[in-house]
Amino acid sequence: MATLYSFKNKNELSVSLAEYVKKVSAEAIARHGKCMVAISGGSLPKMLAQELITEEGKAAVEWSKWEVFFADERAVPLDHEDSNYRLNMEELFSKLPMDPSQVHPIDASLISGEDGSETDTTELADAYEKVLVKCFAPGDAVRHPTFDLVLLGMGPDGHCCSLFPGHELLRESVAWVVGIDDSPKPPSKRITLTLPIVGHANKIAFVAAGEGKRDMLRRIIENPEEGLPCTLVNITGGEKVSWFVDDEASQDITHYPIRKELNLANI
Ligand SMILES: O=C(O)[C@H](O)[C@@H](O)[C@H](O)[C@H](O)COP(=O)(O)O
Repeated sequence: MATLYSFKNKNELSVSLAEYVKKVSAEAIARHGKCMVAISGGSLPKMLAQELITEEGKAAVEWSKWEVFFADERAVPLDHEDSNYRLNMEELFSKLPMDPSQVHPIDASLISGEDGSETDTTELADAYEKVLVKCFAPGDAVRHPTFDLVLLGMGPDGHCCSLFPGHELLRESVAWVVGIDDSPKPPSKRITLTLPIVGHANKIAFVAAGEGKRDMLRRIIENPEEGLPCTLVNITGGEKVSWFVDDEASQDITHYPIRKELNLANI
């Protein structure tokens, strides 16, 4: 069962999220010498940056051991305003002691049309899957990449990565990365990790704050029968999943245990 942490405000949420990231990173590096991370876009990079780009945050994590991939990405040029790569670099990774080569973007040469709207998303997804194969499983030795940490936001419709409610891609069980041409949230062309790959990670963290997330968060946590994408990750990932939310977002949750403090021993 996923753990739900709710903090007084966004500031306290960010402080605990940073503690969590530090611990997960240290454990991964102790286990296999690096920390393989998948990250989304939205408000998440800023929430991470608050504590992690400080002098203390820079020193508390072995950033040189991180390899960063995108849980989802829009089919746009890397410098486009919609690019999750651009957002994450600007908000977070360019401010950390990391080499840019540690952050793995989509293959920009496959973006077609000025705004990416002519892109073949299957080709883009396949190319990104090859990047994962190369980084995770030299020689195709493993069936699934196991991310040490997947960091996700929660969309107002209950989507995560670019897995949208009711979409057929939720049933994908073979591919690691898939293309989507009809995303209800613009831009319509994207690529995304699939549900089994997200659920296979060692740790999965969701971040959601503010009143605007209140009703959807309640439905995700308390109405699993709706089968919303975030709920499916909760079910697939089970106890490996932690939710970092603020009290504004969790206010309507009455039938699920809410923890008010991060317990690092339980992670
Ligand atoms: O590319 C995307 O659309 C994002 O990766 C998406 O999955 C995001 O994480 C959620 O929509 C939450 O976004 P907010 O945190 O901004 O609400």
